[in-house]
Amino acid sequence: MLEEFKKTLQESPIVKKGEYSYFVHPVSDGIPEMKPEILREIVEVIKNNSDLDIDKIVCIEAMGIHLATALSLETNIPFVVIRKREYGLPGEVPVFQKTGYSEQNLYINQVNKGEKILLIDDVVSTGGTYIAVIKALKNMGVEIKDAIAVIEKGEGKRIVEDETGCSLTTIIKMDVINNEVVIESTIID
Ligand SMILES: O=P(O)(O)OC[C@H]1O[C@H](OP(=O)(O)OP(=O)(O)O)[C@H](O)[C@@H]1O
Ligand code: HPA
Repeated sequence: MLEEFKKTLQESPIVKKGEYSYFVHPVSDGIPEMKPEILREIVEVIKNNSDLDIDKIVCIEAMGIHLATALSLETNIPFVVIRKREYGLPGEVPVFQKTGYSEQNLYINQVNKGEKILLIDDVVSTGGTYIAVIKALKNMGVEIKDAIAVIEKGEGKRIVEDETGCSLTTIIKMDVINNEVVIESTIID
């Protein structure tokens, strides 16, 4: 299991965003094309490793959306998107997101106090995004039953867990070393 996912990850092109070595993969970029069997495997692994007694799946624009969609179709659980666009709806919560190569605001809508959620995104790297989002959701009184980042790049998982006290599940741990993707472990090793 996960063989095709690992193989495609190892073949990822690396591009520079300033000093940051950015891998390009179907899960994180929709480029190259996503093979449906990889998406199916990811959903299967998430189903087997999460508490699905939840009110909704919450994902982060943009590259959490295909993952939340696939999981929602498989589980019949609705999903909501933390957007990069401000709506000004009542109760909207802005969150400042800083990654290794960008910074901007995200906006949380339609996630309510007391709700049980599964949080999903494609990648955790510096941890900046998840730290900001998890802290905001906790402040809102939301119960994060599971937080999942499909790809863990470098030490992102540990950084998020240390900073938020929230455990983070990742499916593949990798890093970019000498301009190549190196797979370090998977959830099923
Ligand atoms: O752990 P971090 O260093 O914060 O990196 C992880 C974040 O970086 C990417 O988001 P990006 O803002 O590039 O958005 P995208 O999903 O639109 O590609 C990715 O989708 C994560 O949200
Ligand atoms: N590639 C794709 N998505 C990402 C990366 C990366 O290197 N870092 C954070 N999100």
